[in-house]
Amino acid sequence: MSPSSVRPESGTAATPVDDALADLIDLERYPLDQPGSDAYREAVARVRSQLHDDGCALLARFIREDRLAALREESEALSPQAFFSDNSVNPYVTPDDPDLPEDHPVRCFQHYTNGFVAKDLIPDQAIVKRLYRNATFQRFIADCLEEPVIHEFADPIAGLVINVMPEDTELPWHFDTNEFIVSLMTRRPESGGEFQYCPDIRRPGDENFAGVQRVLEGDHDEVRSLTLNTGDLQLFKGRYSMHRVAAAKGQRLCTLLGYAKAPDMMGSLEHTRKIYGRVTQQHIDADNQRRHDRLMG
Ligand SMILES: O=C(O)CCC(=O)C(=O)O
Ligand SMILES: [Fe+2]
Repeated sequence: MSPSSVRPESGTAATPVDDALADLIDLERYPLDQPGSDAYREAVARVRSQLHDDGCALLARFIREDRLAALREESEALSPQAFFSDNSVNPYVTPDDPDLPEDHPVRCFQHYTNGFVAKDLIPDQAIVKRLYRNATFQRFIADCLEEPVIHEFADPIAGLVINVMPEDTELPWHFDTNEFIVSLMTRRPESGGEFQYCPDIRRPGDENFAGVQRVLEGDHDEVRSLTLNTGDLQLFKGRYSMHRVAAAKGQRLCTLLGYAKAPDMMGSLEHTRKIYGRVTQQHIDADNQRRHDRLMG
């Protein structure tokens, strides 16, 4: 992907970046404030090419070094509000289907024990919420994803959550409901906790159950691994690339910033109940809406 393919709207004059963003992001490395510049186009092109090749892009040292302690402490302070699951899920977070053979991926239920701090529990003034809602940040992410625009979730619980993984918790192989996710490591564990993923193991209209089954059975030939440091940002196509978090020493806190192509994104009833322990009337109302990509979950 050549830098010149960044959409022309981004190539207009530089827009002023609010102080909060300049104070937080390493703008030398990632010039979000200079959308017309070569440096901006190059930063976007690097992310795009990683996403094309790998379904995953790493923006190392995205957060300024002098803000890392505040970022980590904020997540640590919010982490006791996580809802912890001790449950079983298949990779699609769907119910069992007894009509399928026992070794089918839909019937592969794995233990998970991580927790999430939900969006409505993260204060408006929190660093991660200000970043999530920032228009300049959103435009940069949209450019990286080659989307004309991205939207915050309509979901009152999901969309911006902190994944809380005390030592010895598990987040097993799964696909995400949303097509892509932006992750910000807010506390790197002492060791381990790598992000493991299978790039584009399924596609719209093609579940590739055989390939998924091979990975679930322990064949890691197609599995890649990424270690994030505190303050690193990651863009990831989680609806197509099955992924999990490896066991860690020490607490791992990763903030997940979910955006959607449409403004009405809501998590499913089943998923929301399992992961966050509660649903709202908005979730019940949205339950009739179905996706059309012929993929589960
Ligand atoms: O914490 C992470 O790096 C990823 C978490 C994840 O995959 C999820 O919550 O769906
Ligand atoms: Fe995920």
